[in-house]
Amino acid sequence: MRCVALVATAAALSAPNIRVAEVPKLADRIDVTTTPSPIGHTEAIHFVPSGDIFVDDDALIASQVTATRSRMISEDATFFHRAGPRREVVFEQNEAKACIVTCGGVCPGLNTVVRELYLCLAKQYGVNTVYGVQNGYSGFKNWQRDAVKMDSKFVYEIQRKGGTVLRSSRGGHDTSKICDALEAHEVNMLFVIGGDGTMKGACKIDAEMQKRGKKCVVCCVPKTIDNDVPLIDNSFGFTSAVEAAIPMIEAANTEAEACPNGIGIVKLMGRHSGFIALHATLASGDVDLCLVPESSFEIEEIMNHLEAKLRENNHALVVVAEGAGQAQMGASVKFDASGNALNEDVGLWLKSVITQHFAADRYDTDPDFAGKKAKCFLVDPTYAIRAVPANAYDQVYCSSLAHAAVHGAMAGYTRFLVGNINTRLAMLPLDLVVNRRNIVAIRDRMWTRLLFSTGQPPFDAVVTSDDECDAEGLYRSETATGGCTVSFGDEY
Ligand SMILES: Nc1ncnc2c1ncn2[C@@H]1O[C@H](COP(=O)(O)OP(=O)(O)OP(=O)(O)O)[C@@H](O)[C@H]1O
Ligand SMILES: O=P(O)(O)OC[C@H]1O[C@](O)(CO)[C@@H](O)[C@@H]1O
Ligand SMILES: [Mg+2]
Repeated sequence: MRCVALVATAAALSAPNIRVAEVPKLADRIDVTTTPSPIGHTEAIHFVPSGDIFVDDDALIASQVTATRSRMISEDATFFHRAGPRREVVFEQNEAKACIVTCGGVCPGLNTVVRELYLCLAKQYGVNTVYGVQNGYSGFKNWQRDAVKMDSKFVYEIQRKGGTVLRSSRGGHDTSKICDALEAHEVNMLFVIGGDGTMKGACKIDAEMQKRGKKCVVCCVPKTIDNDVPLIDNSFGFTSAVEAAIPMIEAANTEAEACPNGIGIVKLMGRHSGFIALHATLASGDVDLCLVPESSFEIEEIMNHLEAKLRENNHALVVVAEGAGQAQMGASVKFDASGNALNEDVGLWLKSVITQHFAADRYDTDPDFAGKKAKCFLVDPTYAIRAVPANAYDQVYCSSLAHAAVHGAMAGYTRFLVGNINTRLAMLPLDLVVNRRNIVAIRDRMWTRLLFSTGQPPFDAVVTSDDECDAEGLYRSETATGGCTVSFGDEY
């Protein structure tokens, strides 16, 4: 199994049973010489650290932090490389040439990551050449037009803006052309900021640069408001998107409250995973029904629940993730330029079935409904929740992620992504994450709290934590959710 091949038993380490998710290093592929890190030693460096800020190569973070007296952490855990500056780096100051690209849909914090990558490269390591390639992977096809040499002015105050100053795109990945451009401009550090598709593309670039025998590292800062990147605590932009969803929920609730038997419906992004809907529902506390792609549901049960809420409160509030209800709608599968499945509009569909249901004759004679027809108010903010600037939490997280990526790149790590594992910054092998997706666990304690909050019936899970589990006990194998593997995080 893929996971087993990647997670080497660390025989060289003193504890015989620990599994380390090894991140490849350039030194494993080609001859590289190391040099002391310039941090704290170079005139170009503004920052002079006090004490030892360096992290040893054998510093690890455990995937598990819970244990019992009879079963200790190392028996269940996979260990990840701890991110941070290394004492030795593999790029001389004048040799290093970096390139940054943003791909896929936008996400709060993209500009912060771009800015912090630049600042760490230029100010901490004295890297003089940092290119920004505009328009996603497609930009590599037209370097003269799309590549910009970044400087302090370019990144000035960009963290305050939503979107990406480098612009982004879907589709258009051509590994060979991208590598030709990197080679032609002597780029030896590529930083890609993007989601699952972007990371698959990054793996191909890394493989091609290795095949060409090039000294080039490929590092990813994973991006998605959907929070479906497996293993890491959360992806940047997620909490900002949840926060932006709250006023939308309040608006729908206000409309619903202001008329007899009003039903507010809020459709939130979440192509395959319902984390935004789940967290926004819990954060709001006003929601009566939350539907996510991971949960099945029966229309009849939904209507019974909404009817009870209307009788009780005169209004009801629904939050639905865009990927929910696709099976019930009989949606046909279409794809975008990057091969992502496009969802049918579950918001419009729900509005129509709920309106139809409460238009039935029997409600005309019902004392709770007579003369007070139910009315639906659909709020579909679409891009409004992801086009916002990063919130305070994401600003800080983005900064940490960007610096972790640069430190790893300077030390010669490649084919990796950065993320928090149990609140500590880690480097993870890309191969452990691509083709996997994190999903909402419908039977965990968090979902249980949602059930108490909304009072909705406990529908079955589409994919459950009892489904196939691989030898590591950590990941699920192929599922019906778009051919991707899913992983269930620790309950919290
Ligand atoms: N299997 C793949 N191999 C190589 N490149 C890919 C692959 N899948 C997607 N890409 C490329 O990655 C880029 C981004 O992909 P995509 O549009 O799916 O966004 P993403 O990174 O998955 O983010 P989002 O979460 O917004 O979907 C596109 O340029 C696309 O061509
Ligand atoms: O309209 P676009 O740009 O394809 O993006 C839509 C998708 O982006 C996502 O937020 C993922 O980033 C999905 O939830 C959503 O389906
Ligand atoms: Mg994608």
